[in-house]
Amino acid sequence: GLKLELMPKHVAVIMDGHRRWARQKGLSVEQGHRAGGEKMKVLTRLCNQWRIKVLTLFAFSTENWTRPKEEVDFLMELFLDLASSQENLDEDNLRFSFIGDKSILSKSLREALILREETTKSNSGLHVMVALNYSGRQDILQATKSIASKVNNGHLAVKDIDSNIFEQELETHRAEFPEPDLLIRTSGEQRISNFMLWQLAYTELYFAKKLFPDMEQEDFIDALKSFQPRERRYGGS
Ligand SMILES: CC(C)CCOP(=O)(O)OP(=O)(O)O
Ligand SMILES: [Mg+2]
Repeated sequence: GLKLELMPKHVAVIMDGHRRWARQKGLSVEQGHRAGGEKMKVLTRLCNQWRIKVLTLFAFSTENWTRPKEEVDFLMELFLDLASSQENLDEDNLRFSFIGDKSILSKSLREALILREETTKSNSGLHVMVALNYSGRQDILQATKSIASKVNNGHLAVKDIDSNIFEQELETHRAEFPEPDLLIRTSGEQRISNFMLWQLAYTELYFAKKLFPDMEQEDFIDALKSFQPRERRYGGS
């Protein structure tokens, strides 16, 4: 069984396979994404119960904008519903953060995300970081620009730039454990897809064949059972 002392501190999930799931069931793409959203709540509750500290969910990447307009509009509506719903928030004492470029999102969605961050920032339960319009490369680039401007205006000396300084500039810096211990990707795809590139340097990878909307508690337990016995060598011995 699972050992509580071997639980990962930070789990990241690439929730993939919503359209294939819908197609297999003869449902609309929108119903596939809605099913994904419901499964996201199940996963969040499980991680909270397992005392996992941070759960980062890849909900929308910068590359997803190339999808049909009606699908993107639907996803944005879905995110707005999820970010503004009062459903079972307090009992789980969840904290929410949103990483990614909010500037091109609608005003109403951007405000809902900021409000949800503000109203939950002191919650001590699971910290759910939702990656929305996120790009691992953009994250590294914006951190680089921020550091360069600090050097430019004399607030930082080049010789003092180290991993710690750099990590403080990444969008994940607010998380108590910014580096994922375990990354789960569903639907059988085995790629990172421009997710958190700096942060995933030593993350254990787990690929599940099931489509995200089909993932059940035992499938997440399988991922944790695969993770727990692994030796984390961090390139060392
Ligand atoms: C927006 C994204 C997280 C949804 C993931 O599922 P998907 O739309 O990529 O579905 P498919 O991989 O089945 O095409
Ligand atoms: Mg996909």
